[in-house]
Amino acid sequence: MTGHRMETDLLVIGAGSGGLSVAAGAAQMGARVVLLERGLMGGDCLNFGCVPSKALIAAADRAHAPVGADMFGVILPPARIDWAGLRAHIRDSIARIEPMDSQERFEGLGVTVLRHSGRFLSPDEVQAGPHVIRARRIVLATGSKPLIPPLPGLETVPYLTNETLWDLDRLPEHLLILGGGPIGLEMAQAFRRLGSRVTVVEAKRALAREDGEMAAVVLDALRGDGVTLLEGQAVTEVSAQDDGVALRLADGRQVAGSHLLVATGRRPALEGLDLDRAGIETGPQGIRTDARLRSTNRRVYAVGDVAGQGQFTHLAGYHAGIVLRAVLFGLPARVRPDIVPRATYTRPELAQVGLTEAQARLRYGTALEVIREPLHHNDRAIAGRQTTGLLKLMVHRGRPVGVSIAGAQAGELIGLWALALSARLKIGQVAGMVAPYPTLTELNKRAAGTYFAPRLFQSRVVKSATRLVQRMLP
Ligand SMILES: Cc1cc2nc3c(=O)[nH]c(=O)nc-3n(C[C@H](O)[C@H](O)[C@H](O)COP(=O)(O)OP(=O)(O)OC[C@H]3O[C@@H](n4cnc5c(N)ncnc54)[C@H](O)[C@@H]3O)c2cc1C
Ligand SMILES: NC(=O)c1ccc[n+]([C@@H]2O[C@H](COP(=O)([O-])OP(=O)(O)OC[C@H]3O[C@@H](n4cnc5c(N)ncnc54)[C@H](O)[C@@H]3O)[C@@H](O)[C@H]2O)c1
Repeated sequence: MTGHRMETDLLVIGAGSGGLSVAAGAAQMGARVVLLERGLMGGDCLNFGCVPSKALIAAADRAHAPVGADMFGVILPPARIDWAGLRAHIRDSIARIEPMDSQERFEGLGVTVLRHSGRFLSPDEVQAGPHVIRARRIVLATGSKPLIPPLPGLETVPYLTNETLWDLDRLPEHLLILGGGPIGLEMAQAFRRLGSRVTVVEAKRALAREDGEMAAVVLDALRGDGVTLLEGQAVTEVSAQDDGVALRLADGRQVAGSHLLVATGRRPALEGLDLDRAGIETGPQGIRTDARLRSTNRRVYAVGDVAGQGQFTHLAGYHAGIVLRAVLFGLPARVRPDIVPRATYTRPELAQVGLTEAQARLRYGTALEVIREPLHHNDRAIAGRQTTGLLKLMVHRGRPVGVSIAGAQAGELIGLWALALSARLKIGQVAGMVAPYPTLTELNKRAAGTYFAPRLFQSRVVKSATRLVQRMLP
């Protein structure tokens, strides 16, 4: 397409999880949409994030299958890794999802897709390559990038990030990982299970955002797998070593490995946007927005990682729905952060929606009730020898205000509670659900039932009422 001035209803900058959802929704509802993407269609999740990481974890599950198989009376030979085959599996997983995010599909939906970087010229005009686009509304969906800490020597060694990890030409002998957040720990366990030695160096506390008791379940499992986890360890220097990398720690120790993965958090992708020309303010987390995701320029919205409220594909999708209501119909929808779940796909998994126990105690004090349901009471978990972990349910006045789950399939189990919180269901409605037997989801029902147990079984009123009715029945 030759360069020219364009007018559109909606301009979306960034074709990742957030931008694609906005563009698809708006185009299908009849708006004129222009979508800019300077890199790969599908953004981080498809190409460098969720999809390759979950494909790698799935391969690691296979590699780990022989461990403990004897407890089922099955003896399996130790796994051998065909690295080229594993990489092909990762590429294939991406390739099978790619068509949904492709330029062709979006053009088929009526979206004008331009493979250029966007840069503001004025509050409602954006330059994209040779094009100048004036839009009634603009959505920033530019995502985030790896945050590289300013460690002495780091720039002198060949380190990996989530953008380069998938190009490794061999399984690392000893993978050093900087950062014990979701990226660091998911990758730590997966590479360990594939056969690498793995050392994680975390400056503070691993999985610090999570309930400490729940995080401990996961961290114990990682240590059990043989991951070396060094917490509260600042790195003072990074240096190259024959055939690898060495980290000097604040206590003087040195840890050496064959490869280094930097997973120390994210920064919003704002470079080159010239936001000041459009009156769009930013903070350390990203674009400053109100609860409707509107920036300080009322025509411009932000969704996904760049909005600075968390970094999840489903959050970007949720944001997209809110912004679509605003830009297409002028409806004032607001973000409800309390209904957005998160899950970390270690084995066991760790999932959360709403408040953690500490947050709920702070908000509700003695009016809070906390129900704890260990997985070892669940028949399906027992039969599958997956009894490690627990569910914690935080209840205020008969309604769930937060749920934490550490255990097998926690990411699946949290779905019910995400619905309960978003629909403001009462615990009684979850307790009234009939769950198929034997399933892990019975854990959800049982937790809700446990909330009622003392009210039903230890209540003198209930006992008296039962006796009275029994006397009156024929
Ligand atoms: C290793 C890893 C694993 C993850 N696993 C999960 C997971 O299991 N579950 C989960 O929910 N989330 C996961 N995430 C997070 C998830 O990938 C992000 O939250 C999600 O991709 C955010 O979507 P987005 O649309 O905001 O940004 P992105 O997907 O990053 O898309 C932004 C797009 O904007 C483009 N862009 C940037 N600037 C410009 C510009 N000026 N002009 C034009 N285009 C531009 C970029 O090229 C990019 O394609 C993971 C992330 C990583 C790194
Ligand atoms: N399953 C999922 O949904 C999933 C998976 C992976 C990533 N993500 C998203 O991506 C985001 C980024 O993940 P992340 O793990 O990179 O970031 P993070 O911010 O969650 O964790 C980074 C960790 O690195 C530590 N750190 C920072 N500087 C350090 C240093 N110099 N030395 C040692 N440790 C240091 C921090 O203390 C922190 O614990 C997550 O917050 C999450 O939202 C989601």
